Amino acid sequence: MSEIIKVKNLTKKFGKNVALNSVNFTVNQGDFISIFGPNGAGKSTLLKLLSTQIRPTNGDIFFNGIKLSDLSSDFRRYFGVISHQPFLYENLSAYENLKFYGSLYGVENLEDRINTLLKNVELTGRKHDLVRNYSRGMLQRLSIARALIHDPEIIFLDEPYTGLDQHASNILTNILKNQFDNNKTILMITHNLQKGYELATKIMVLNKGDIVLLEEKELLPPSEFEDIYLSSVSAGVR
Ligand SMILES: Nc1ncnc2c1ncn2[C@@H]1O[C@H](COP(=O)(O)OP(=O)(O)OP(=O)(O)O)[C@@H](O)[C@H]1O
Repeated sequence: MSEIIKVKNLTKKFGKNVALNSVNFTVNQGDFISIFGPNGAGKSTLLKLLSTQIRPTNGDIFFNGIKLSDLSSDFRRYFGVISHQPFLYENLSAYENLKFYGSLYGVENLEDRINTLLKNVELTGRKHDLVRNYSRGMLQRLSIARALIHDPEIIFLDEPYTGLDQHASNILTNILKNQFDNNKTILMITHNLQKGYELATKIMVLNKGDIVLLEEKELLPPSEFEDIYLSSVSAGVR
């Protein structure tokens, strides 16, 4: 298995507040890591560091063995980020939004890719509607398609199930299973214990900026996971 991400002594401080406290771990290609932890544990900070939205205070991140600081900005095409922000233009249609993002990334066979993604998120019939007329569920589904337009190798998700309606939730689960089957690497923050455990190959629990658990799911029965998670939640809120 090839090591796609390596994190060494990664630390992020906001003033005196240590959001992430010198963490070390590796991610192999094809891993699906679900990240759990109480509020303020450092989960979003970790994903923002990995997806280069913020810079570390100390420590290093390596992608495919190359230090982040030595990579050109072009490597961002290997990431897809699904978070609370949809990053969509409301005065453009779904098709135009995907065309815009796809062109930015220089996606080949863009028309086919757009059509496939719109089909996967069940928006084909609304392809030419302006996004400002979309319902919340439709927006959520389109933002999933937007994050995947360039077929990223690594997908970062920050609580993607929060606020999703059942339809969008089922679509997201199918898409994540499909991405996993295609050997994509997935790191997902979630408060949904059942969904996160079900989908993952590895489980991470953060607490007060430390990794208190990183284990293969196969080696971690659900009851043991729940015990560790619950004790971190009761001890963890800052
Ligand atoms: N931009 C920021 N400025 C100052 N402090 C921040 C900033 N972002 C995060 N923090 C602090 O860093 C710590 C970790 O926050 P983070 O958002 O990573 O936690 P989290 O585990 O994602 O929590 P939640 O589940 O509530 O989203 C918290 O104490 C938070 O207040």
